Amino acid sequence: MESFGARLHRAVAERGPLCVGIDPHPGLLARWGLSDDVEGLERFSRTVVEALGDQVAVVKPQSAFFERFGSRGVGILESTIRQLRNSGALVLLDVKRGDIGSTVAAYASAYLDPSSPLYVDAVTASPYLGVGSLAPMFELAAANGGGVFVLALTSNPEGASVQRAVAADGRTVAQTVIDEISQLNLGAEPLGSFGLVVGATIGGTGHDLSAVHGPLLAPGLGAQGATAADLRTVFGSAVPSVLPSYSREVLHAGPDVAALRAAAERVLGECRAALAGA
Ligand SMILES: O=C(O)c1cc(=O)[nH]c(=O)n1[C@@H]1O[C@H](COP(=O)(O)O)[C@@H](O)[C@H]1O
Repeated sequence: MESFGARLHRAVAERGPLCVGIDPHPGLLARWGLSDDVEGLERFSRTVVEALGDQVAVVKPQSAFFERFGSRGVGILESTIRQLRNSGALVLLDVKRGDIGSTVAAYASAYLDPSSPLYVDAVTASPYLGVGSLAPMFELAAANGGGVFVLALTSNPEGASVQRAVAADGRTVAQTVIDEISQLNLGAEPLGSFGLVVGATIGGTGHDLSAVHGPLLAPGLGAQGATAADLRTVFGSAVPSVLPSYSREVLHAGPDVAALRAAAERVLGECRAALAGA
C-alpha cells in the first residue's frame, strides 16, 4: 500500500498545506445554534464534512469531544471518519495516545488496522513513556500506509518544563524525540510517514528540525494566538514540511457551509504566503 507520507504529499500538492480540526466544544455547538448532545454533535460533524471534506488536505477530529458523549458519541466519530475518507480528505485522529508497548499495540490496532471501525490515516501519539514504546504504532502504520504524529514541542505553555528539560546527553527531551522520529523517516520518498507536533505558539527555540523529513503539524494558530507569520520563526528552514492546523479559527465561521469553506480558504492563503516567505 502507498505510504502515508506519499499520500499526504499528494494531498498537500492538490489541496494545499492545511489541516482543519473538528473540535465540537460546547461553546461552538451553542454558537452554531445546536444542542450540547449527540444530535448537536452529529449535525456539527456532518456540516464540517460537507463544507471541508472535499476542500482541505487533512481533517483532524479531536476524539475527546466525541468520547464525552459515550458510545453514541464514538459512533458519530466512526461515521464522521467514514464520511471524511469518502470525501477524499486524509483523516488524522487526535487521540494523543501513549502507554507501555503491549498496550500501544492495542491502540495501534484500534486506529491503524484497516479492519477497525475507527481506522484512520494517521493518529497523534504521546512519547512520554519513551519513543520506543510507540513502536507497535509505527510498525502497524508502516505496514498499512498509515502515519503517526508524535508530540515534540506542544503549543501549550505547560509543555516546556517537560519537553525542554535537558537529557543526560545535553539534548532537550524534545530534541531526542525529534531525532528518533527522524531516524524512522530515513530514505522515505517523497516524505516520511512519521510526523512531529510542534506548536506555532512556541517562538524560536533553537531545536533542529532539519533532518525530520516528515510532516510537521503546527497547531496553536488562531484561537491560541499564533499567526501564520509565526511559522517562519518557529520552523526556520523546515517550513516546507509544515502542515498548519486550525480548529476554532475556522469553525467559528460556521454553521454556514460557504462561510466555513471561505474561512479555510482564507487561512490557507495566509499560510501559503507565510510559508513562501511573501
Ligand atoms: O496534537 C494536536 O493537534 C495539538 C497539539 C498541541 O500541541 N496543541 C494543540 O492545540 N493540539 C490540538 O489542536 C487543536 C487546537 O485547537 P484550536 O486552538 O481551536 O485551533 C486542539 O484539538 C488541540 O487538542
